[in-house]
Amino acid sequence: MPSTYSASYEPAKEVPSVIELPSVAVLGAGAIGKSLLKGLTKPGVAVNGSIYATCSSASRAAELASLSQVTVTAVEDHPSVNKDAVFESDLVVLAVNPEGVPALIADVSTSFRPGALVVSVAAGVTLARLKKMLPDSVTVVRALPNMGGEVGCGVTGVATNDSCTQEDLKIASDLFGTVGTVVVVGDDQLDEVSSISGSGPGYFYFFVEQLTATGIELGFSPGQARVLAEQTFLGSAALMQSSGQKPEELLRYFTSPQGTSIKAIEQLSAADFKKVLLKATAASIARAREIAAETGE
Ligand SMILES: NC(=O)C1=CN([C@@H]2O[C@H](COP(=O)(O)OP(=O)(O)OC[C@H]3O[C@@H](n4cnc5c(N)ncnc54)[C@H](O)[C@@H]3O)[C@@H](O)[C@H]2O)C=CC1
Ligand SMILES: O=C(O)[C@@H]1CCC=N1
Repeated sequence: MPSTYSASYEPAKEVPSVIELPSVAVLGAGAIGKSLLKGLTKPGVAVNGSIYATCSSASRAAELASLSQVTVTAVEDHPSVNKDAVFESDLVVLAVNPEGVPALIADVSTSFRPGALVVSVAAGVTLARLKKMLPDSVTVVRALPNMGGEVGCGVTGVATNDSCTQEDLKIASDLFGTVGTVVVVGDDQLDEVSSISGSGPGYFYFFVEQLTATGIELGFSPGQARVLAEQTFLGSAALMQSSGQKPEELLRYFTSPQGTSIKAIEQLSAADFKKVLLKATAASIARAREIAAETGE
């Protein structure tokens, strides 16, 4: 990756008023695809041309029909819709599940506009593999977003390869900048990004669920335990954001040496919580490597 690329990219600060993007096709409007469509149709985002979205079923297309400015079509209704959308677009987002990527690219490969930018969000499908499957006339970027994008608070790792220009990186960064913050990483780091921020929302919900279950064991009703746990996590995240302080600073500030919290934190530390997280992320990374093998790395 050229050394001139910044380590992180924050379009919200660098582009004060309008993020401009070219005509776009989101192939596979599931959870991630829909969050990107919400970003693309926000005020302050100008797409110079059409926004196409495709999905498998007519029922999913009906669910997305209320997205203004977006033409959503199901493969079930129009089998050629992926090809048609690609033909009309300068930016193509591959947002189907990893195992569907090879067949999708095979289906649309003759329809790309020369110079089109293809962005894949598929976990585990490597840039090298994508490049091999795609025609030489297009450029490919790989990204690993997360579900925070649904509420405009996502974080996405973006990686390019040698054939990408600064302009390609800017377009990809602006695309994910519509739904949150972007971190530019090496193309060998995306499985690790996936294990931290891609899967991170799952870890968070797991912690909330576990603290709720603990509250129930301590004698609270399920409703009470849920409010106590959920509101605690929401309040703590909001405080970290509004104060701008680091988690370790907040931890020190709110954990008095003679108090109760420190006793609980000592137990978490003694259980080697970091080791647990290392094992969890290692398992996520291993699965991404398996997906790479399954999709023909
Ligand atoms: N969900 C997450 O938190 C993250 C997901 N990803 C990646 O994003 C991709 C999508 O994930 P999700 O949105 O969670 O999955 P999803 O299952 O919600 O969405 C995939 C969508 O693609 C549609 N689809 C399948 N084949 C199609 C075809 N040939 N043409 C058009 N549409 C087709 C499906 O009907 C479905 O609606 C995956 O590759 C995943 O690895 C990456 C980072 C985070
Ligand atoms: O669970 C998954 O496979 C996707 C990719 C990263 C987060 N969610």
